[in-house]
Amino acid sequence: MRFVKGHGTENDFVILPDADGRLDLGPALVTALCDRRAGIGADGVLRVVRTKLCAEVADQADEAEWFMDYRNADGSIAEMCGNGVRVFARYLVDSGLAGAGELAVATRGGIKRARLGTTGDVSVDMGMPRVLGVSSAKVNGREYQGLNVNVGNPHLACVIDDPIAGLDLTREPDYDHEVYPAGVNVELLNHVGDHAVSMRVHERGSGETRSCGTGSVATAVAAAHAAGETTGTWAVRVLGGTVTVTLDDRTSHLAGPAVLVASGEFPAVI
Ligand SMILES: N[C@@H](CCC[C@H](N)C(=O)O)C(=O)O
Repeated sequence: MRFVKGHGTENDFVILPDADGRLDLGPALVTALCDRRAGIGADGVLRVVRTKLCAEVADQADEAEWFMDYRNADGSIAEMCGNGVRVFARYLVDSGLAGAGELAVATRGGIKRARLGTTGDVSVDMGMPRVLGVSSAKVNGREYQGLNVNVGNPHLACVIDDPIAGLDLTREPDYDHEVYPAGVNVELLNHVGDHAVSMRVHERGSGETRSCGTGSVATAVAAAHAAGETTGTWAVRVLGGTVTVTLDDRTSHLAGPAVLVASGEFPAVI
């Protein structure tokens, strides 16, 4: 099985080219690929398949030739992955499956439009994040309040005073299962400057990761809310670098580096 490895601010992915939809991508294969000792190692898998071959997104086929079939490292399926879309777009262009300029990607969270910049950055229109209320999570015995933000997938973004550098995110935060019956991605953020925040994230299905694109959008929404703003541009510093999130009245944009670092063959049978 051919694979390509890529990352967006160190949120890393195994990319599986599967144009004709022949691959049986079950949880066992995903966890084997993402295993950092016995496999390739990644936070998730991006299967690259023709949209028209996938019933769940076939209605997007007229606008987007390629479907980003995203899986978390534990094999679970998620609706959206912001860094994943950016790396997916980089792969489509670099492999000749799409031309430069704006390109549409089908996702379970609807069509996302990405654009490659001239400096290696990829920016994606993430749609309008939805603020659904407030909730809380317990991390290291401390309860943190945050905003319940849906960016296609569920987030709890908490602006906190405790320094995020001191948090232990090796365990999943305790969260309200009634608010988040399908699980949640939890972001913890500190203000570090004017329209600049630092963020750490515990991702549903992947554990702590070094960046999260949808989580960065939720983070910007929470930072804006705390400042009494609804629009503007935020620098979101994550463990793997910095991404930029712009919020306007209609939508949100996520921009940052997206790179391919390796390719090879993985044994087909697990
Ligand atoms: N890292 C991704 C989000 C991946 C999905 C998430 N773990 C979930 O289950 O919702 C991103 O960059 O957005």
